[in-house]
Amino acid sequence: MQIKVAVAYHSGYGHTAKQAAAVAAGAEKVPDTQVRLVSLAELNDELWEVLQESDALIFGTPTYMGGSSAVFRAFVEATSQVWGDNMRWKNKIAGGFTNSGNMAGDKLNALIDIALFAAQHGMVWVGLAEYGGWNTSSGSPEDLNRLGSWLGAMSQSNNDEGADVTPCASDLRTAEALGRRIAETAHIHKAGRAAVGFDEVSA
Ligand SMILES: Cc1cc2nc3c(=O)[nH]c(=O)nc-3n(C[C@H](O)[C@H](O)[C@H](O)COP(=O)(O)O)c2cc1C
Repeated sequence: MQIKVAVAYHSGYGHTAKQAAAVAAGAEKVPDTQVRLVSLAELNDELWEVLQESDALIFGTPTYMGGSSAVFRAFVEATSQVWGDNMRWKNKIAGGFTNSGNMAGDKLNALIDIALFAAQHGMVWVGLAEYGGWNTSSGSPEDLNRLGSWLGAMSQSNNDEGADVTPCASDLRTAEALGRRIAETAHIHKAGRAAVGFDEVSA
C-alpha cells in the first residue's frame, strides 16, 4: 500500500527549512512512501491539493517570540476553511517540528501550537519516540534528541550561524527519526483502517 506524506513548513532564514528536509529524508526511508516538501510561505491551490491528498502531514515552524511564526499562524487560520468543510483532514496522521536560537527558547510552545491545531482538525498526533540525549556526564551534543523533546522534533541554531552550518548533525538525525516514525505510523494506520473495514482516511 502506498502512502503520501507532506512536510509543510515555514522558515524565515533557512534553518527550519533544513530541518524540514531532514524530516522528509527520514520519511522517504520508509518503503512505498511518497514525500512532498512544501513551503507555507505562499498559500496557493497546489499547496492545498498536496495537503488534501496526503495521508500524513508534518508541520514545521521556527520559534518566534515563544510560539509559531506569523506566517505559520496565517496558514493555520486559513485551514479553518478545511475544518469548516466537514473536517476534511480528520484522521490524517500529524506531527511537528521547530527550530530556534536558544537551547530551550520556548520551543515547546511552538510544538504545542502545532499539536493543538492538529487536534482541532481531528488529526492523529504522533510524537518522537527517542530517549533524550546529552543528559548524563558521558552525554554529548552529538546525541540523538539532544534537546529532549517528545511532542515533536526540536532543533537549535546559533543566532550568528547560517543554515549552511546549522542545525547540527544530531538535530538533523532527530528530525529524520521523526519523519520515519510518522511515515511508518501512517502506513500502519491506513492498512489498519482498511483491514477492519473502516472508511478510508480522508486522503
Ligand atoms: C522574530 C523572531 C523571534 C524569535 N524568537 C525566538 C524565541 O522566542 N526563542 C528562541 O530561542 N529564538 C528566537 N528567535 C531565533 C530564531 O528562532 C532562530 O533564528 C531560528 O533559527 C530561525 O529559524 P528560520 O531560519 O527557519 O527562520 C527569533 C527570531 C526572530 C526573527
